[in-house]
Amino acid sequence: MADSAQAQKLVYLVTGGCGFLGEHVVRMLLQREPRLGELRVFDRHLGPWLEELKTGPVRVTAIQGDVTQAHEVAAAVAGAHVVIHTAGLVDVFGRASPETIHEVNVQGTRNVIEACVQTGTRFLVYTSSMEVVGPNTKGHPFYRGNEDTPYEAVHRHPYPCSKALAEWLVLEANGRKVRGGLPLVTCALRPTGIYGEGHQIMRDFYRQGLRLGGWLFRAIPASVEHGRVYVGNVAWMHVLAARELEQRAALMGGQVYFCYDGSPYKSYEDFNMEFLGPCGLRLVGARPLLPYWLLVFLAALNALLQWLLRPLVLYAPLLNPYTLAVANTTFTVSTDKAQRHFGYEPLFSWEDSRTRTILWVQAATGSAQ
Ligand SMILES: NC(=O)c1ccc[n+]([C@@H]2O[C@H](COP(=O)([O-])OP(=O)(O)OC[C@H]3O[C@@H](n4cnc5c(N)ncnc54)[C@H](O)[C@@H]3O)[C@@H](O)[C@H]2O)c1
Ligand SMILES: CC(C)CCC[C@@H](C)[C@H]1CC[C@H]2[C@@H]3[C@H](O)C=C4C[C@@H](O)CC[C@]4(C)[C@H]3CC[C@]12C
Repeated sequence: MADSAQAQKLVYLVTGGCGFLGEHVVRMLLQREPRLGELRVFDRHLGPWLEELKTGPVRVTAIQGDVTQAHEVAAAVAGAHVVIHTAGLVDVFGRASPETIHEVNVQGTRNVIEACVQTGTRFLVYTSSMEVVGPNTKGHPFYRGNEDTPYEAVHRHPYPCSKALAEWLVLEANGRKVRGGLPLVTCALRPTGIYGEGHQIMRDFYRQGLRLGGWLFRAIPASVEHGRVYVGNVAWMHVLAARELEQRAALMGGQVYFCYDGSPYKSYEDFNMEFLGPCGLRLVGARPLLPYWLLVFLAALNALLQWLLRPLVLYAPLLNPYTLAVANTTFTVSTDKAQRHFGYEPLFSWEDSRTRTILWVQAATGSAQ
């Protein structure tokens, strides 16, 4: 990747490449990374859409594997120049056990780092999360903060705990000597709530609204800002960060970057209505229809039911004490660190992001009705 070898073709590996974000990263690399020679897509569940990519000019290698299996990860990483590690178990609903979340998110990340060190891969971009910072369990607002804004990060839920630990492992590994003696260069990207084509929770809200005759009922005050970022821009930020890591190793190595774009600051529900409104849904109430104490009670009841029913059936509703706290605590970012460090500018405007997402909701739900 030195100047003299500008034309060198590179091997990229994307873990979790068949997930919501991973698919966008894979497609973005194919569209926007001119030095891409081979693209390895590693995931526990491979998507059928990968087949169509195999007919293009870049070699696309689909690898079914599990990040918790060190030997599978090492085999996939061997010979790769760059790893984008986006695989993770995203679970804030209590579907998976805390042990499984830790195993995938923390041990899986450890396996990726060790594979880079052992096989000589030098560049690693990790998909972290805003939840590494917050919202914290005390409900402190993080209002349009940046990477240096002081905030009391307190993690109790297994998912943010696992993301925080994994991010720390990645940053700490920056500078470790990889096979061949050169230093590993790492950075972590922290998306806020990602939306866009493929966002399952958005689709779930749409279906729920349809079941309720086209109405959704406000639960969270409109004044609570929740950070959101378009999936295409998150993918683009990954591609740029991976591309620039070598040339800007001293600046970017060991750094964290929030993922941001021009998406407006709104509450979680008002933001969703930007897409669900044009699809025919209406959000009822200028204020929450239920008092907050009742939501807290219902969330606690859901948690209790989940615990009681666990031996019999998996009960994992959207509302639980943790999701209520996240939705009900202002957490938004305002930063230009990625722009200053590696020239990131959003590829998609807010209007584009909105239109693409609306079209996806319409198409995805149209076929599912
Ligand atoms: N969705 C969001 O709003 C959001 C926000 C911030 C950060 N993130 C992070 O972005 C990453 C991708 O999230 P997503 O929303 O696309 O989730 P996703 O569930 O759609 O994608 C995760 C992918 O990882 C794969 N995977 C899970 N366990 C694996 C294992 N053991 N081995 C190999 N592959 C495995 C899954 O099969 C899936 O394809 C995650 O690391 C997540 O923590 C997501
Ligand atoms: C209280 C109810 C009415 C609404 C419940 C909404 C709830 C399911 C939503 C609200 C906020 C969402 C999280 C947020 O966008 C950011 C992330 C970070 C990411 O790393 C994983 C996904 C997650 C936790 C979103 C999950 C769904 C949440 C909690």
